[in-house]
Amino acid sequence: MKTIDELLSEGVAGKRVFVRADLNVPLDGTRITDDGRIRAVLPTVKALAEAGARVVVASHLGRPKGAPDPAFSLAPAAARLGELLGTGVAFATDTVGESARATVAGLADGQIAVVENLRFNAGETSKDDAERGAFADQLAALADVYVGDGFGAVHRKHASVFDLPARLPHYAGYLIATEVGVLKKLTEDVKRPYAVVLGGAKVSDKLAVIDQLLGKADRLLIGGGMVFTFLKAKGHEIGTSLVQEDQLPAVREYIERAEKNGVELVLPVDVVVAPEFPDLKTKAPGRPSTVAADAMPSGQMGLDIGPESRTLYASKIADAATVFWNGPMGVFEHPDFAEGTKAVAQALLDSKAFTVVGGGDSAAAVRILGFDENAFGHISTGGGASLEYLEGKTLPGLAALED
Ligand SMILES: Nc1ncnc2c1ncn2[C@@H]1O[C@H](COP(=O)(O)OP(=O)(O)O)[C@@H](O)[C@H]1O
Ligand SMILES: O=C(OP(=O)(O)O)[C@H](O)COP(=O)(O)O
Repeated sequence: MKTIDELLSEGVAGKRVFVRADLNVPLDGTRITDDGRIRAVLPTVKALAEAGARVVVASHLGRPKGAPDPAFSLAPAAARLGELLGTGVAFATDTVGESARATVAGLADGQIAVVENLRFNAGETSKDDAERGAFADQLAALADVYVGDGFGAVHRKHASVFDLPARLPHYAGYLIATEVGVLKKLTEDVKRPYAVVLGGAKVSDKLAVIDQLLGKADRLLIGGGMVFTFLKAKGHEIGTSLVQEDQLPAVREYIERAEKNGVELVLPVDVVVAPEFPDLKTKAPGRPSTVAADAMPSGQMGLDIGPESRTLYASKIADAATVFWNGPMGVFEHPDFAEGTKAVAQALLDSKAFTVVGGGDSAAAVRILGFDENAFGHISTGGGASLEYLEGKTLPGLAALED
């Protein structure tokens, strides 16, 4: 894999460099609640601009449905990038259309533009190679060189991640190089006991990862929205909680295999429930109550792990030598459901383990809840990406950067 340093030594002055970043930041309306992913790409963008490149930054944000949707505009992220760089950043109101072409054509050496959300175009995420390829051709027309630095999206076989680098000379940016460096060590020489803590809301993606983790981790602690598919698989009531019905048979098999392989599969013993999903905007009282995990009332939704579970999880983290954590333990954005996530973050800090926290929301949670991000071993910008890397999978966005 060629790195950006090689590109810089070859010279980039006057070249249009396409930087595929992951600026998928959490938003409250148009307010960015955590800008960690924007800060993470600054070294790459700065180095290119200082070397005289005409920098075109592109990213997805959220999961719009292949067409423009103002709620998912990258404009706030572009503005924040400009603030952090202390320079003007141009913004194109489309991704490959007239606005993008004119904005890129207007760049002088050393200037930076951000184009609108890649996922406003159906070709970006299409499963059809030709459709993705056609969109990649349009992206390629905007640039001379490709720099991959959106680590959080390297597990996606998307046009800007996988197809575009095949069309341009390609290099890995500083963020990808750093992320891969740390995670590689975890796959090659992991100190045991190795505990993996899994939570969050992208349940279908993450349940699939457990298949491989059962052969790698010594302990698997389950929290967040994942919990309820496990509880249901064990025959318990889960009320209106998140559930992945189609994966119930797979989860039953995981439970059996964990026992057979001697992997400790830790599930909550109590959960915090509420009548409905909380209002994250007003933060109106969430009406939480704590119930035993095997006695959830039918009309209620599970939104956090309970106090006994927090103590249990902390004890399983305390004597681990390596801990990888992806996915908040509950709906941490609301104070009534943040305690489980806080407890796990604190347990990581209290343990002597090498700790890696991965994922846009997990990293944001750590910072928003007031923890010192430098106190963790590594904070990865990618959740699904780091999990799939640790699984040993070939990630499309990394494979595409190979020579
Ligand atoms: N029990 C739950 N029910 C619904 N959503 C949940 C639950 N627990 C956590 N979440 C949500 O999961 C989201 C983060 O999930 P995810 O995107 O998978 O994490 P990451 O970005 O760290 O990989 C948060 O917005 C949080 O509110
Ligand atoms: O937020 C992301 O992943 P993560 O939640 O696994 O950290 C990335 O930006 C990828 O987004 P996606 O899961 O919508 O493809």
